[in-house]
Amino acid sequence: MSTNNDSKMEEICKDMLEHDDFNSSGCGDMSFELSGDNADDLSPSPQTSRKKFNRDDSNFRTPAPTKLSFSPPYKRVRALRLFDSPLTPKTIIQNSSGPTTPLPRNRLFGDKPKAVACAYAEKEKPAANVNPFTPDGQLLSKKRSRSIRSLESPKFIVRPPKFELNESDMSDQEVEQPTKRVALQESNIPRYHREFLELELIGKGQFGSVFKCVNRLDGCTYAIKKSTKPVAGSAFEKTALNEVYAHAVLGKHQHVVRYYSAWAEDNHMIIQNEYCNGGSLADKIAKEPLSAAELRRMLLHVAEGLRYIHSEGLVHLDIKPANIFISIEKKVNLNTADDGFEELDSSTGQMYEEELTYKIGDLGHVTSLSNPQVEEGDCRYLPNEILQEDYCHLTKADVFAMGLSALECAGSGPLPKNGPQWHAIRRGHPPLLPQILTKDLMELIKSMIHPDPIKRPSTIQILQHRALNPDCTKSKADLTRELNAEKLRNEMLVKQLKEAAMCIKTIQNSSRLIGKKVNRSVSTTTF
Ligand SMILES: Nc1ncnc2c1ncn2[C@@H]1O[C@H](COP(=O)(O)OP(=O)(O)OP(=O)(O)O)[C@@H](O)[C@H]1O
Ligand SMILES: [Mg+2]
Repeated sequence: MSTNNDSKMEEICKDMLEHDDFNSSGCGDMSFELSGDNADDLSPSPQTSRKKFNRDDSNFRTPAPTKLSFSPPYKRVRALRLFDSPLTPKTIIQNSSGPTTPLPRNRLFGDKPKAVACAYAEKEKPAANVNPFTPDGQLLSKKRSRSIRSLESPKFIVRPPKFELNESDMSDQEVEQPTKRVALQESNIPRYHREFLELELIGKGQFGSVFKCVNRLDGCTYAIKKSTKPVAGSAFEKTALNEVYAHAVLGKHQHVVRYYSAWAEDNHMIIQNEYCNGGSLADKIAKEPLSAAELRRMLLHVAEGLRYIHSEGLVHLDIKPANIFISIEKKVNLNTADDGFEELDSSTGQMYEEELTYKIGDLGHVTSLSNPQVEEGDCRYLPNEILQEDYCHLTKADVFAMGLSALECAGSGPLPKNGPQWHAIRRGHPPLLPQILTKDLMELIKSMIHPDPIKRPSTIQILQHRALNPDCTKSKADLTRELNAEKLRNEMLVKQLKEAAMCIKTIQNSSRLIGKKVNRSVSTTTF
């Protein structure tokens, strides 16, 4: 069966090579990396995951044999992306009929057609990666994995031994990172000690160590994450780059840790991020659980951050208190009513309030919804469906992890990594809490860890939930109290404004009196 199909494939490929359109397509035609006008004709296949395709087989549309012989074949070949993969019709035939001479490859230019690579080299323009999380990158990754899958589909029987892929021609990296153009090893830059003054180690994770550093030039503090192991050229290179790609795309939201730059140094990956001065949520709850009010704030902020990530077509897949960071800002409190939350700043003598902002960090597991490459996050926060490799509702996996994080923040204690308790939680039985949360809040959190992902709320539904909108549930007395406080604050500001105006007037009058004795021209401006 395989031999039959192999010879069929040879025939098709020979037919393609002999065809005028194909042979005469110049190098210009070969630079089609991002153009995919014809790709959809052939193999629109379901979303992929690196582990398993958990999709209905009926969704797999492989080309019908009759379609294989339509003319001209160039269009079809282009749709297969055979030009930019090592499996061109030519190499397939060469591989099948004897020893081959591998095409010269240049890592910096990745898998660009040779002519295009030469054009780049002539202009001395180094190649750049295509971020797989940008719209263009998502399209490219999706189409590349489609064409690779279509090559692997039984219709084409591109299988060993006859069409065996040469390891150097078709590495895992190329299959999984079609957007990668620059090898980390070739972009090592010694920046860390030149540009930053290392202050202290602020955290350590599986991937790397995070240092608090001051930039020598701008004087600002940053969190710099260095991979523990050298990643360039290793299996971890993809993970390291993934985090950089995700940060670069998601780095502009108030509830996602901001990204500044990334580089490779000593073959280690280094990422310069916003420094969150309140540390991680895990460190905070290790001291004491969050109050109900603080829990609400945390849920609002993290749901905002997740809503943004999901709206960009991405999922985090490693939400947990250790990956949520806190930024603390001191805000001067003009409200005179002492509710016990303010503190006195001894240097300024002013009352201030601390405002906490929760931010989602550690984007190492981020993947796109359109072409998911799922690397499971921490098993304590993992929903059952991900363990079963069902990736149909990935955004709800983030919601589940957020629900369990909320329970941990409310004082549930450490969550189980496995065993009967692990399963009980995934059957919808949350762990016991030392504090009583309002019915609404508990209902919301329970819905977030519902065993059925479809029944879990979306981030928008979470944000609109009455438990997180205390304004809707405030009593008339609460609202009157708040109104009076605002009135008082307003009166104080009006008084301060009047005093300032008086002060300016007095200064102007006294300078006019002094100026009378001096014989010089005076220009005045009226506002
Ligand atoms: N931007 C930041 N501001 C403040 N602290 C940070 C920041 N980034 C990381 N940290 C600290 O460093 C720890 C490890 O960081 P991070 O989670 O990014 O590393 P990791 O190696 O990817 O972790 P993991 O084991 O989850 O894969 C965090 O839990 C936190 O305490
Ligand atoms: Mg982490």
